[in-house]
Amino acid sequence: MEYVVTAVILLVVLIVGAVGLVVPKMRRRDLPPPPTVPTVPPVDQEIPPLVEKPAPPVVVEEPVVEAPVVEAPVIEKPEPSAGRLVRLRARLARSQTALGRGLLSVLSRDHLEEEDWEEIEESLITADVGIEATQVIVERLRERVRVLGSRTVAEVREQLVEELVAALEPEMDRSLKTAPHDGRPAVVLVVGVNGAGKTTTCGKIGRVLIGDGGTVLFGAADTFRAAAADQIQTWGERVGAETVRGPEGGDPASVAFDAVKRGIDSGVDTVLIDTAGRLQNKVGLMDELGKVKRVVEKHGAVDETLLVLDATTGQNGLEQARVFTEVVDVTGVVLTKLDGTAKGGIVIAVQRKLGIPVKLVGLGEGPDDLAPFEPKAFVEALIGSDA
Ligand SMILES: Nc1nc2c(ncn2[C@@H]2O[C@H](COP(=O)(O)OP(=O)(O)OP(=O)(O)O)[C@@H](O)[C@H]2O)c(=O)[nH]1
Repeated sequence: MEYVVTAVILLVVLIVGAVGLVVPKMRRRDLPPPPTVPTVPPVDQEIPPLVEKPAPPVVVEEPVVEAPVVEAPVIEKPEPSAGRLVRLRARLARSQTALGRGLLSVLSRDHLEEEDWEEIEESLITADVGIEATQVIVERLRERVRVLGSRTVAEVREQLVEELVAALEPEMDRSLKTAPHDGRPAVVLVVGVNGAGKTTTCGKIGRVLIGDGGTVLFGAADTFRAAAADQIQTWGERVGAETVRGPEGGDPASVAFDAVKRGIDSGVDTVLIDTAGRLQNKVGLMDELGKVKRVVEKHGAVDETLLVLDATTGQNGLEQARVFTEVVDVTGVVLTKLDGTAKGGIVIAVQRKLGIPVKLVGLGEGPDDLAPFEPKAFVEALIGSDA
């Protein structure tokens, strides 16, 4: 029995000892953190490479210097000039209100008394028709009204139109001599006081000629105003026409000569020469324009000399214009800025006083606001149809 008890005790001691040895070991094994389970990156996340690649060398990109885009200039093709006056008739609205409507309302009265005729005269004079022309027009109207007796508005309108057209001398030759001849271009001199719209008109005439199928070269002989040469050159570039210019303050006659020479060599139809009007006195004007003309005529006669007149300057402008007609042989008048005045009657006065036909009229600042002058269409626009 004793042996059994001893054996049991021994067994218990052995078991306790074994447990004592095993448990601490297990505890020690628990201490290190549990091995981490590698997390699977989400599908769209880039898996980092196992072996780190060396960073790619930094490439310094040279700035790309783009070659300048040279755009071909857009060459405009202006509309032909036929019918322009009719298309631009609304521009005469100021004159129409002052002259056309005023006259029609008086003329439509049942019995025209002396003061009515005076009123008619006054309207015409206010519209710059000029005293002489006014007297003729009123006289003729009085006679017709007396003979006709009772009148309708339509009849009166018709008579008024006829008298104004007659005062504009419709038989005058208003064609522009711009066609080439004898193997050389036609030469057109554009003259007038500064500010009248000379350079602008020169550019517009070029467009009219190109619109009608011709070719043009500009001569920038207004060397007094540097901007004038730039201005005319810009007009030329828009329609693909060449401009011959000289140094600022240079000799206008020499520029004009070179322009005609270049025009002959390049075979254009018309050479348009813009001149300067900045001349204090008649002697200076005579010297300069006379020289330009003489020098140009070494190539052949000048075909057309156009005098540019500002319609808004009225009767005063007419006096200045007369000086030009004494200096050069003016063949036609271009009356500008008719859109800005109620004095459209100046056309009649200009022709009467200068004895030179109005060939073109300026009706705005737009490039194609220049129309060949047609007396009937002009008067129709001036009188209007809704009075
Ligand atoms: N409303 C209107 N303005 C016009 C017309 N014609 C020209 N002009 C304007 O008149 C101004 C003077 O025109 P320019 O052509 O520079 O005058 P210029 O006679 O050449 O003047 P200089 O070169 O100084 O001798 C400009 O602002 C034009 O746009 C027209 O028919 N109607």
